[in-house]
Amino acid sequence: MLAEWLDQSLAGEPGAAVEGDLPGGRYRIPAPGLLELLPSTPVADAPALVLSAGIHGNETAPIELLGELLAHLEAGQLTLATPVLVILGNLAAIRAGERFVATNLNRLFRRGLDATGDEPDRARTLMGAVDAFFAEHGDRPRLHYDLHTAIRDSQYPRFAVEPYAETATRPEQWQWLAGADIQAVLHQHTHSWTFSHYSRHYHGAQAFTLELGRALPLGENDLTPLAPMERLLAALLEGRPPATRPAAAMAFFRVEHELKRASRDFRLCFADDTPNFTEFAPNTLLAEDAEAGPCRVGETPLRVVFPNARVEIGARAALLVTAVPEPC
Ligand SMILES: O=C(O)CCC(=O)N[C@@H](CCC(=O)O)C(=O)O
Ligand SMILES: [Zn+2]
Repeated sequence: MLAEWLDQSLAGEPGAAVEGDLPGGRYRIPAPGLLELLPSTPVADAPALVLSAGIHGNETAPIELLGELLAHLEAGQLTLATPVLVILGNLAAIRAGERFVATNLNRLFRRGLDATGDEPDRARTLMGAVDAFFAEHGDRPRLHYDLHTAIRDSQYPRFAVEPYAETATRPEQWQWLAGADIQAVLHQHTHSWTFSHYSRHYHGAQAFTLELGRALPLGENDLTPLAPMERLLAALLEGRPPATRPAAAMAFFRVEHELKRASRDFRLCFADDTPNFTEFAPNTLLAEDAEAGPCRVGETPLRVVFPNARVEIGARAALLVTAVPEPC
């Protein structure tokens, strides 16, 4: 049934049953692309876990990864021990194989709350689902991994984006992520409208956007490099302590500046296929914009993450980041 939920969600077919049994618990399908898993014998203090994928429709490796975990649960190879909310984000965009249909869903979490359209509607549905899930399991710690893949290559193919928060991330998270072979962490410098920020800021969850390699079409992903991440998620589903490594196994970065596209006449001054985290020397011209003027590196070298000149006007065209010694 769980594998069918995934297939039916992707195919846009309504599932037959909205709730039922699974080995070790029950499942519920509150809305298309949402799946709640409830254990019959929950482990005390295991985090209530939100796992989301497909917030961008062309980022498919995490969808396949969740499919494997659901198949293992269904086959009884994993025993559910904590409540889990599995989310397929932008269903229409996943079906189209596009990042989004009309606008970027991952900029709509508590932004434009009155906006109309499929993506604003979906953001409201997802926020409602997370609100209800965390409220229902309010006695547990809260954890949300929002699983993505990046448009281009990266000097660190697997990295976490830590949304801005006034409170520090729990140290065990760094150890779990390092244990799952996450290679770098990027601390956001300010509040944002992303799904992981929503869970962190409004629900006090430990929450991250996890970039798990490059975006490829469904069926073309090599999940081998994600085996340690799959083991982390499996441990969490089973309420077991995950494998750990020292946080220092990862490189840490901080966003210094968000480069925004201000006008139609905007260009990035480096090759389109420049890998994430590429460093540029002081005074390098990074972008030209008819409205905002040129953007140059200052006195300290800067690395570029998520460069994209084709974003909507007013949206982020790149993050400019520097290395920091340790979690901050
Ligand atoms: O590869 C890219 O350029 C974009 C990858 C991506 O979708 N990244 C997320 C990061 C979200 C965050 O800042 O937490 C996004 O842009 O939504
Ligand atoms: Zn993404």
